[in-house]
Amino acid sequence: MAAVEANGTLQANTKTTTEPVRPLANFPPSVWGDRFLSFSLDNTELEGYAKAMEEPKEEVRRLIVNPTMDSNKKLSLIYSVHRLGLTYLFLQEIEAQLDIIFKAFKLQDYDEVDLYTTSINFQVFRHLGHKLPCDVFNKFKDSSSGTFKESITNDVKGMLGLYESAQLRLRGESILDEASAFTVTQLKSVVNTLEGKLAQQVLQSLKRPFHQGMPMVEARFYFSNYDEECSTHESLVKLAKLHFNYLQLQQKEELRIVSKWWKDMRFQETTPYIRDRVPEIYLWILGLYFEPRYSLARIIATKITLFLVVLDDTYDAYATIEEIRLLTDAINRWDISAIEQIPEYIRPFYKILLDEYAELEKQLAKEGRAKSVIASKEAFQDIARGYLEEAEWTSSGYVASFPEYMKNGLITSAYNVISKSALVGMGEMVSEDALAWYESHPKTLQASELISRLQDDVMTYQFERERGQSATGVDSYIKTYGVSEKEAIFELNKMIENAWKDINEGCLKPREVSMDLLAPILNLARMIDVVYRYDDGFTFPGKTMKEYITLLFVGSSPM
Ligand SMILES: CC(C)=CCC/C(C)=C/CC/C(C)=C/COP(=O)(O)OP(=O)(O)O
Ligand SMILES: [Mg+2]
Ligand SMILES: [Mg+2]
Ligand SMILES: [Mg+2]
Repeated sequence: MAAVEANGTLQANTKTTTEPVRPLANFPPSVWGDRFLSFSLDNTELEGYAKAMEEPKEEVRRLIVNPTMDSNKKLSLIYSVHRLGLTYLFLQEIEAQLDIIFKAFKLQDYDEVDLYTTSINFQVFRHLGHKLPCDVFNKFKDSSSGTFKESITNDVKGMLGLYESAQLRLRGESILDEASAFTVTQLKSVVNTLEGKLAQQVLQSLKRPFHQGMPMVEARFYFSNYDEECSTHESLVKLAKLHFNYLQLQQKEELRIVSKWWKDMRFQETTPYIRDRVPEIYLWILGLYFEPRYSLARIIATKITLFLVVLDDTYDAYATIEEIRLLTDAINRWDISAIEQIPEYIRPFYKILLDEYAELEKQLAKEGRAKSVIASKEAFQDIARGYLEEAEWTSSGYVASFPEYMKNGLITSAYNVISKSALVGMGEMVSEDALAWYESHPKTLQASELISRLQDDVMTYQFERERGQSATGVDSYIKTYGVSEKEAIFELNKMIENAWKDINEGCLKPREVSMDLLAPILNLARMIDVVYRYDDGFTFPGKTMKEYITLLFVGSSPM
């Protein structure tokens, strides 16, 4: 009597049942081991930093509201506050000051203002939601040739400011499209002649502009590379140091908690074929929001995103198509009795998944906000269906048309489920309206999904193609439009650039929801740049992610 395997294929009733062929990836192991488990939080030290912050915080607040300070100097102070990640401590004061200065804006006021100051003002207004017109840069173009004036190329600080300003551009702001290309070329041509901090500043911005960076890390870079600007105000330097030390302790404790949870869940034993990337996923979620009040939210979102890694690697790098069909059906049923129908190796994952969500739903129900957990769970079921669709395409050798691929690809970008999971622990600001806005699949979220999907594809399609994984956006684009691989990648990168403009637009006032609810979406797009600008930085996390994890969690010396 032949034994019917869980995956439905008939096996001869022999002593050794033959294992099905699996698309194993042999992912590189974790570079971190258990090092983050040994941290122990000293609450007295944490409270000590919080207490010590009070005085310099009041001093910086006084500076921000100081009515006698010249508006350009005030904008420059607010710029440093913002780049140091301190805006959230002074949001009301900063917004009040910017409203006053922005209301008084007249284009001719900028006639005599230099490029550097103009770019600082432009960045502050755009980052904080005011659409300062890009016309403020017109005077730096040569009216006859229509190109940027040669004379500004010697002003490296000005060029750097124009480069950072260009990252905030919207669709239709062609002067900033030109400025982006112009400043990259110019800055690359001079960077090796620069010295000291200006060289550091240009090198870092060319590696990754501030706007596409990870706020927590960008704040550390700004503190090191712009110490001259920061030390204009002693209290700002003092506050920034204490703030970093406070956050570092809190984040190392969070990383310990999620690392211990992961180890206790024994995923590395039950599903050894997956990427073991706990610090990397925690860094990813930290990128969404680093404010102390989101500590619980980070722990919840990290756990759910780790579930996604198990799911994605199971579908892409281990399960047979029959097993994937059974697991997807079980996830859709979301009932522990379905555990009988899925293969042995994935049953622990399934039980932990259901238990974790049940616990979350119970906890949030106490605050009357279980709906955010349901939204996350439904998005999780949605992505399992999306991953199944890809697996069916792979197993039948079908290459979807690009529109068909993208319809499914926005789902498999995982940014819908991650952004909704990020809401779960954010507290009462996640109102019914806020959740309804997320459920309406807004343009800003779609743009972040597109960036995730397409930038990942552009950077991972070769490695995935080698393993016979489903056709990616690159393959679909080539097939649908009959172009070369190079042209397809060029077009996909243009779509990514336009998606960034949609995100920039979505963050300008009047906003559909508060910036607190937009920030996770903006920062998810930023984390794609951090992980995938140069390579597949998640599967092979030895460069940027390793550098950032070391900077934030390994360097133990307080500032
Ligand atoms: C798609 C994407 C960048 C998602 C980012 C959000 C996120 C951390 C999802 C969890 C699963 C994962 C790490 C996918 C990226 O790797 P992959 O290249 O194996 O993803 P793929 O199988 O969807 O191509
Ligand atoms: Mg994958
Ligand atoms: Mg996948
Ligand atoms: Mg991929």
